[in-house]
Amino acid sequence: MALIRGTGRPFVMLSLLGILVAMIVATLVGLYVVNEKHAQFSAPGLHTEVWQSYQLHSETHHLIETAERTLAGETGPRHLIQRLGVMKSLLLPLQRTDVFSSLSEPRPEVEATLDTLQHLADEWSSQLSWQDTTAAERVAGDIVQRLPAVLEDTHHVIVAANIAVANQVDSERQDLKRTFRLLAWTLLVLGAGCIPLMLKLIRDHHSAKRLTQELGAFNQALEQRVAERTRSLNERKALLSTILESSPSDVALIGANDQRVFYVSETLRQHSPNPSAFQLRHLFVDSRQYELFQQRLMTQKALDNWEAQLAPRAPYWALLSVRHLQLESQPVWLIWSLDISERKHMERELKQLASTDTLTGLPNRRTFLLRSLKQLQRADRDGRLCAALAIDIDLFKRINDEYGHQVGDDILRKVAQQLDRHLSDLGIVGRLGGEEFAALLPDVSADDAWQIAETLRNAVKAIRTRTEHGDTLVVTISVGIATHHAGATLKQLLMQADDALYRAKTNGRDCCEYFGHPDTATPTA
Ligand SMILES: Nc1nc2c(ncn2[C@@H]2O[C@H](COP(=O)(O)OP(=O)(O)OP(=O)(O)O)[C@@H](O)[C@H]2O)c(=O)[nH]1
Repeated sequence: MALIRGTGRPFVMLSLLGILVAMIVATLVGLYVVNEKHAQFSAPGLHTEVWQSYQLHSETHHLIETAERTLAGETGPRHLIQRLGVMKSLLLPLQRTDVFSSLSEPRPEVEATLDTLQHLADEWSSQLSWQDTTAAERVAGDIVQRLPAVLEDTHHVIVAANIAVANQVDSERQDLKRTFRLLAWTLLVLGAGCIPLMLKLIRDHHSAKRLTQELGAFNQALEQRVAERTRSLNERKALLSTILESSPSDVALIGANDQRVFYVSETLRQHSPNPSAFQLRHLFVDSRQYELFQQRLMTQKALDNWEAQLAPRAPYWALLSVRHLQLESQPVWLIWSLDISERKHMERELKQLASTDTLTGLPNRRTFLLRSLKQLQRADRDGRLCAALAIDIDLFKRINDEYGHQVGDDILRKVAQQLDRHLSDLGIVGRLGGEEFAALLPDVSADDAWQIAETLRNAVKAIRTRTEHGDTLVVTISVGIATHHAGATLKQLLMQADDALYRAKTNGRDCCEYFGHPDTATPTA
């Protein structure tokens, strides 16, 4: 609005300037005219025609007197010549002046009188000489005779000069009046022209003032709004900080390229080796894992549930999720980090529980079979030997029946310890269920397997278990041995070992049997 109203302002200012210049010019012209007129009016000889005409009249009279005195012999030609000279000098300006043109109607008698006087003066002057008294008397007589008649006419010259000068002065006064009137009108018109422009300027000034006030009020309102917004933003910022700080997830907002840190949770910062100069790279325990993490972020827009070990000083497992954002026109990573150490621990425990036999601590049936399967595949691939042992505690039911399950459990643990001690380093050993155990031994030949089984059998037999009644129990085991042949399955291998175990049981227990040699059950190494 202010801009629209302000568009006429330069025009108004230019107009005012133009008028001002015109007024100055008009004033200067007026001053010039006044100065010129003043110079004209104060010029020497101005309007002296009246005086000259009086002088002419007076000189004419003097000339007559001088002529009379010459005739009376009181003076000579010298005085006549002087008087005629004076007359001629008075005649000349009166003849040359144009003052008589100012008369309202022509007065030819004036010009005629002046011409007559000029003619007579010239005539008389030509007849006179300084020493010629006779000529002087003759001229004096002529003057006395002819000049008095002209003397009367010089009165007309005086009257005409008076009227003419009065007319001329009046005309000049009128001229000056017209000039001043013109100047006054010019200044008046210019001054009048200024009025609407001044009014417009005053209006504009008032509008500008009002607009300035409105603008001031608007500014104030704006500042108030900005202050409110700032306060609200600060409150939101504080709220956001509280939310972030109390969130179960740690948060970091980091520049994707220059690694500039925009925000980082206090907890996460404290986990960094150098909290005052936080760097994501240093938060990772394994730098290679960080490189991998970064590569994934470069190629993916988002990353979810990335498990990483953080905080080199006190490592813990964290679940990282990342989103790509734009902040200050720069790509940034918004990273959430959730501490999953407890979950990891529980997972490990669950895994342990799921894979281990709780009573003996040995791998359970499922784990044993899984591991054995992999082992057998490796042996098949590499063409290596592999032996399987099926191990069973002899007459275990009787122990349970006679001494109770607790004693039975105790014996199971002790037997398992021996199995672990003698077989774990050689291969895989596990409890298949009840009092049945099995082992898969890679790179073990049939003879070696036999020796191992025998050693184990003796070790178990050496176990002494005291009952609450003070009895000492001795348990024995029977072992079935089978060796792997390329192409055979784990199931087949274990069945073969089981067959051998069955034979050991039927052969009286507390012994080892080898599958495939029913007649020579005990191989001679
Ligand atoms: N204490 C205890 N006994 C178990 C457990 N699992 C199985 N048993 C017992 O183990 C016994 C196995 O008995 P049988 O299969 O008849 O075998 P055995 O008595 O050892 O006889 P042979 O194998 O022929 O020497 C059963 O009485 C089961 O109740 C266990 O975890 N703890």
